[in-house]
Parts: sequence; C-alpha cells; structure tokens
Amino acid sequence: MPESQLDVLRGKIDKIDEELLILLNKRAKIVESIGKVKETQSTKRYDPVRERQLFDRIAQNNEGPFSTTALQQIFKQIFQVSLELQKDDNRSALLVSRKKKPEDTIVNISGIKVGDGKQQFVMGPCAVESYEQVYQVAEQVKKHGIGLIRGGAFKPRTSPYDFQGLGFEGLELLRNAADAFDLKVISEIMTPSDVEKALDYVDVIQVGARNMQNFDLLKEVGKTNKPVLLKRGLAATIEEFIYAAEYIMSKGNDQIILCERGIRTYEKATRNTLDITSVPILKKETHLPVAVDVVHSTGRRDLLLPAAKAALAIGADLVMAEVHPDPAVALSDSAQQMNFEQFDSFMKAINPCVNVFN
Ligand SMILES: O=C(O)C(=O)C[C@]1(C(=O)O)C=C[C@@H](O)C=C1
Repeated sequence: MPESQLDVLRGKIDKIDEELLILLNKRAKIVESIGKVKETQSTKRYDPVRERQLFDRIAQNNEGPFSTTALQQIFKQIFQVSLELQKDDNRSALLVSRKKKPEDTIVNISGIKVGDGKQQFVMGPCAVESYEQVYQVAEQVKKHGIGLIRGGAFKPRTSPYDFQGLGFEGLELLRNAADAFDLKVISEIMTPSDVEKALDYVDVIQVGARNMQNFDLLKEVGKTNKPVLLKRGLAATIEEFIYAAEYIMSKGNDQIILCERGIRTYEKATRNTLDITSVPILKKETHLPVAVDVVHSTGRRDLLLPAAKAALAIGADLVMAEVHPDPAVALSDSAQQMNFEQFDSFMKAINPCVNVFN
C-alpha cells in the first residue's frame, strides 16, 4: 500500500522526535555534570541569571513559526526538570539513604543491637527525679528482660517555670541505677557544649524533637562515636527528618536511630498525631533503624498498647514508653506514664506481638 501524505509527514516528525529525545538526554547529562560541579562549590542549583541568558538566546535565534514566548515556556519546563534532576542526584548521594548503602545499619548500644531484626523496647521515667525513683524503675525494666533504660535529665519544657530536670546530677543518678542492673542508658542532651561531658554517663545520646534542627548539636553528636536517637521534630517533614540525620552522619557517626514521636496536626484527641507510615517510609528511604515513641505521640496511657502493637506490626525496631513508680506525682508527663502494675500488663500484652510480622 502506498504511503499517504500524512504517513510521510508523521514519519518525519517521528525522526525529529527521536533526535529531540537524544538531544534532550544529551543536555540532561550535561545538566547532571553541572549539578555535581555546583555541589562541590556549594553553589545554588537554580540560576536565574543563566536562565535569562538562555531566554535571550532563544529570542535572538528564533525564526518561528513558534513564538518566542511559547519556546520560552517550553524551555522553562526543561530548566525545571533539569533542576529536579540535579536535586535527585544530590538526594541519592545522601549518606543515610538506602541508595548509598542498601544493607541495614545495626546500631550497637554497648552490646545491645538495634536494627538486627529483633524488636526491642526502651522504658524508663520521663524525667529523672531521685535515685530511689530511677532505681525502682531500673529494677522493673530488668525484670521484663529489657536492656535499655531512658530518663530525662535535661528537660526541654514548654514553660520555663516547669521542672527543667536535674542536669548532670540526674544523669549520674540514672547511670548508677542502670549499672546496678546492667542496663544501657538513653538520655537527652540539649546543648552542644554538654555533649562531651555526657559521654561518660550515657550509652545513647537522645536529640529531642525540639532540637531536631539544632544543627550545631547535630554536628557535635556526629563527631562522637556514641549511638544517637534522633527524634522527629514536632512539625518536621520526613525529608527534613532525613536531612537532620544526614547532618549527624556527615560528621562521621553512622550509629543513628530515627524516632517517630508524632507530629502536630489539627487533631486534638491525641497529644500529637502518630505518623505510623513514616516507619516503613524511613526504613525504605534510609538504612537506619527506626523507633516509635508511643508516649509523646499519643499522650494517652490508654493508647500506649495499641500504638505499640501498631509500631511493631509496621516494622519498628524499637518501641519507647515511660514508666514511673507513681505517675500521679511525677514532675512531668504524669498522664501518660505507666505505673508498675500497668507496665506488667503492657509487657504481658505486647510480648506476643514482638517479631510477629517481620
Ligand atoms: O547552567 C546551569 O547552571 C544549570 O544548572 C543548567 C540549567 C539548564 O537547564 O540549562 C538548569 C537550571 C538553572 O536554573 C539554569 C540552567
């Protein structure tokens, strides 16, 4: 059958499209190289001056029939996808990313491994209040076969008039109580200059939600070889959370546990909204172990167990909750800490859920 005029013309278009495709991808490769140069020079990817030069060249060289405005719109689209390409290239290079390191990172907390496939718990009071208090909690934590104890000595409180924690004195009390039962200590440090001194007391440095973007603190903990538990910021996107972890790892410390602790939304039924799907997203995007803090996300004692079950089912490596000998008189978070009886029931109910789905 003879080719119609339309077929001939379409054949010519197909040929030109193939050439355009090759040229666009040839251009894209150069854009990627420019992206790499910009990365080493810490230059901004978006360059309006360069885009203006390119637009002017289009205006000068355009012989139609497309209008210059139409061509500039097409090229603006090319600049935008080019910028995306440079961004993607940059993201794939993140040290915390799975693309960079496909295998899971196992965080070794003085012999206790987080991220090796065995789901773990960390329990303890919201704040260290006295030696008796942390000693009693440590005894209960040990009784349940848990190796990690938490307790705040530096407390970032919303009101400056609320209990601010016992500071280094509190860290010492917690360390001593933990040592009595061979437990490992997780505690928050808020100030970069306190990090070095804190290394003598803690096995894991916690960077709290309010400090997730305290970049000086992130860099400081990144210079140590202590494991870090990094909590997601109150209103941080997953991308910002990942970049915060990158700050730590870029300084040399790869022993990072990411901790989902709920984000601020319009919902008032819980203290924060537990973003449960952040767990598989973080595990997919990064090679780091992921923890879920069921206390600060829910803010409700009655939701600790279902939230912990959800965390284990969705693949969390570590679940954090709070235990106090007498929550009613606790100096902070009294509505959501468990007493010892509630802790016993919680562990009885949650233990059969450990490592069921992974
Ligand atoms: O020339 C650059 O600096 C580039 O990054 C390449 C490019 C382009 O696609 O031509 C991409 C984005 C910039 O805003 C300007 C130009």
